[in-house]
Amino acid sequence: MTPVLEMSGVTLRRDDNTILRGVDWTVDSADRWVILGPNGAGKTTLITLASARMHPTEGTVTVLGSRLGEVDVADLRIRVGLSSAALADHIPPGERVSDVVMTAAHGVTGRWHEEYEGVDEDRAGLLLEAFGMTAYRDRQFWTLSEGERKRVQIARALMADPELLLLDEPAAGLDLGGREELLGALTELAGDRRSPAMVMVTHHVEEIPVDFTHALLLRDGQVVASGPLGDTLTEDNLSQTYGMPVRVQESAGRWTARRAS
Ligand SMILES: Nc1ncnc2c1ncn2[C@@H]1O[C@H](COP(=O)(O)OP(=O)(O)OP(=O)(O)O)[C@@H](O)[C@H]1O
Repeated sequence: MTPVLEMSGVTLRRDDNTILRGVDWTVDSADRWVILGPNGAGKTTLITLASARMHPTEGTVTVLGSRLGEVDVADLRIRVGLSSAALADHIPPGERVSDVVMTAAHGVTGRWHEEYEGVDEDRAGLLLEAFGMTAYRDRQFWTLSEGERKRVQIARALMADPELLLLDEPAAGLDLGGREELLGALTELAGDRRSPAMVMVTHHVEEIPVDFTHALLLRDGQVVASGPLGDTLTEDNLSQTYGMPVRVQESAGRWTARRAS
């Protein structure tokens, strides 16, 4: 299998703060990873590095075969699909939903003077359909509910047919029905062999889609454990990650966790 992402000895510092320390991590093309860890563990920072939007202070990050610092990251960023709150903040509020998706073809977040072709319109339409958002295509992005926005953001992340798909808390803020619908769509995506490698950050093991294959647990910027999902999501590893005794259960590919009494 071909690695789409390789991190070796990655440390990231900002001012006096060491956000990531000595991270080693490899994502292969067929992998579907979940990243878990407490608030401030460094999950979003790890995703930001993986999307070529930041450079490590020490160590190497290789995205789709190109080592950061040695390549034009603008080209690389288009090949990596990213859905994150930070990116959504850059979407002009009045942007049409279909344009929110389509503009990803040029790696921009607001329609300006770029040239789009019929094939771009068609792809954006198909992606909106796949996420049940066809009826919303002409709405302004800001008028959507949180759950609707999340679906549009994932459709957007897939627009440029990425080789690596990064989803930062895609189910945050969704109600039970919205979460389950989104997980259904992500499960379908994860189970499709044509889909890109996937990495999803979440706070809750309940949000891990069926068919995800690997997990990376982060605490204070350091990897507590990483590897195949079943081997990694153990009570010992989760207890160490969250600093409290955790009871975890798996049933038919879905996970639940709570504090052990
Ligand atoms: N530019 C920065 N300068 C200084 N510290 C930063 C910077 N960006 C992030 N941090 C700090 O790095 C740590 C990790 O942040 P990050 O957003 O990666 O964590 P996270 O695991 O995604 O957290 P959460 O679950 O709360 O979203 C936090 O303590 C944060 O305050």
